[in-house]
Amino acid sequence: MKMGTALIYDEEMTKYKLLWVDPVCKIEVPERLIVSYEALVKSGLADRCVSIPVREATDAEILLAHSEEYLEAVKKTPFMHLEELMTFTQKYGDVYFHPNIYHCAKLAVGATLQLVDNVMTGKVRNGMALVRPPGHHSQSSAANGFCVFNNVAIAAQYAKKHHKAKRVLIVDWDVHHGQGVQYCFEDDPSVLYFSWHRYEHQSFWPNLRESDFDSVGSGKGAGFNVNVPWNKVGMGNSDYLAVFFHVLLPVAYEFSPDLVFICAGFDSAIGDPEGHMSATPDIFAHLTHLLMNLADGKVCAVLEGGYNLTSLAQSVCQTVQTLLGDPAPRPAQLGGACESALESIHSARAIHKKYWSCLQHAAAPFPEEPSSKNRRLAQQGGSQGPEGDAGGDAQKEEPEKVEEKEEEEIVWPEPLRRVAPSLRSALLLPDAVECPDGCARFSPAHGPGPLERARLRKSYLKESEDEASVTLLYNLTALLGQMEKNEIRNGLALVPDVSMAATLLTSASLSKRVLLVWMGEGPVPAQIIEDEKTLVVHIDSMEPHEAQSKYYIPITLKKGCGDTAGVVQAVLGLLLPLGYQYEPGLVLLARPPGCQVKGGLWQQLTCLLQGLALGHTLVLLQENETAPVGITASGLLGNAALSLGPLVAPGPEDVGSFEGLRLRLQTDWPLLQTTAPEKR
Ligand SMILES: NCCCNCCCCCS
Ligand SMILES: [Zn+2]
Repeated sequence: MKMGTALIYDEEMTKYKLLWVDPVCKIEVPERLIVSYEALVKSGLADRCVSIPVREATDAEILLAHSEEYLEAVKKTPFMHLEELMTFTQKYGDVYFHPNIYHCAKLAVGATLQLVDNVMTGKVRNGMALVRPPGHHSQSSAANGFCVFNNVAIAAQYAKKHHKAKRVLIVDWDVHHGQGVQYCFEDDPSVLYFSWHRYEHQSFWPNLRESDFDSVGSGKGAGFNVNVPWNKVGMGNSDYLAVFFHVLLPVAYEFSPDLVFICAGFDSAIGDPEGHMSATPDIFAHLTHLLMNLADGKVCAVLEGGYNLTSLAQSVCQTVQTLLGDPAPRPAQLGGACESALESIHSARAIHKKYWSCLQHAAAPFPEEPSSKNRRLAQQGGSQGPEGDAGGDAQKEEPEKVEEKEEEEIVWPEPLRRVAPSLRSALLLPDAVECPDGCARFSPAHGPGPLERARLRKSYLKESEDEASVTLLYNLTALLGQMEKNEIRNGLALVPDVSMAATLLTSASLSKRVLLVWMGEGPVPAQIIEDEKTLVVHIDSMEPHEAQSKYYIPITLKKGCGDTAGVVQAVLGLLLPLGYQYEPGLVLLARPPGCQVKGGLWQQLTCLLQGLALGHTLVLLQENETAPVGITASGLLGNAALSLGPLVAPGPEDVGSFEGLRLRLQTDWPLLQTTAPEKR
């Protein structure tokens, strides 16, 4: 499996800047690239990447997304003097030109294409292009929003044309709507464009009607454009994760791309003068992690915006460190999405329910009047929608600010260092079972003493059990101990009795919270269910034996864990939100005998769960079922799970039971929410 993360950067792209006074453009400075690259060097991350040189894009490549007349016009700018540059700039919005910007814009496109070449030919697994000028606002015949050529749009066309990419996903987490990308792929079903963006009912730049959630693409492209507008500022980590779990990821897994681009703008991070959001830099580690098992891990992150030099540099490092496979940080204490975000999530899911089977039965009916429409009508003095419109926040909103307040200093904690244990994956296997390469067979420093043996035997074994069973239990607790001391990142154990091993580990764990994911036939040992510090999520076909409680959550699938589409939607929409909110110190993934989860999905699950508990995942397999050992080890080693292929619709009755579960649980677990609480 391909490893390696490319980093593409050249300081030539810092050699242009604003040559006159323009309060809108003054934030787009060369230091954006300098501080980002320096942070990568200082943190040692740059050295761990594969350094790939930039190149200039050719005319033909630029023409993949731009008109000839536009390219010809831009070609003239290197020879212009100041007045001519200013006049030329006037033709476009919120952008500036410079004698060297055409050269840098060609390098920004070329850098992105170099990244695509290296990822698509398997020289590296993934990578990041640190470029400026950014690209996602530029259009076929127009520069806009600091952008000259649309780096990612060109690269997506290039990947289709030269690398036979069939389905390309573009995730635009920049705080502005990348309208240039939306326009480019409006009617193209082979490119799924997702963007969230500050919108404030069309009152925020670029103030476009087509940035709202009801722009879904047109013609054959209907459904392949997903907009999530932020109608308030201050969106935080919980809002971002909720959009990933309940909008982007279900659709992305159903789309099953063979290449993923991230329009990695970091003006959506705290402290940014444009975004005014509250999400902290470490959230980009989780957003990146959650995308890394799509497209067999082929992820190309391309820098877009980001104007607070501190949060920009921290966010770039968080992203690259995750691309390199380092353990994810602890997510800052998560709650549910705020009411405004829930409205946006609800609207996006509702408008897309007819295009995506994962939303077919899930998305609640459309709110009576989309709040944005009401607000627009109000602003244009049109008639109000029905009394107390769905917007909810309409009557509460303070009058539009006349101008931005003086920027007060916003501070946030520096992201914690993310230390990768020296040993990544330790396997506890019977001697007869060979250890997959890349892993280490676990053997504790010393064996159990007589007292230890007696205790283990008394607590967990019947008298008859032989010494080998005692040794195995002891080794399990030793492996757990080394994981919880962060000497080992994750592990796998083949055990004679998954229930007994899970019982031992949950009681022996020093973590304040343990997440146990039980994939298949129960019963889950009562001792575990009653254990206050363990959250059990049990996915199975059987009606649960135990009553559901806050810490025992049975998810029923009519066709059982063999139903890949059903399991994927249960994992994305229920298990992951629960896990992120619970914030466990340890994740146990139990595969009881007869588990039906198919190989590729099992690896997806093994990989996705590593976003929790600093990657401390311990997988329990049934001794006589050695088939999953290889793929489990591969996932634990950080190899991207193979793509599942396009997913069919989950069964309506399953989705019905998921929604019922969501409604019952969301008071205790608000990150499960997908709709705003009913208006009183
Ligand atoms: N404060 C509103 C003016 C926005 N000016 C353009 C911003 C372009 C961002 C590119 S990511
Ligand atoms: Zn932006």
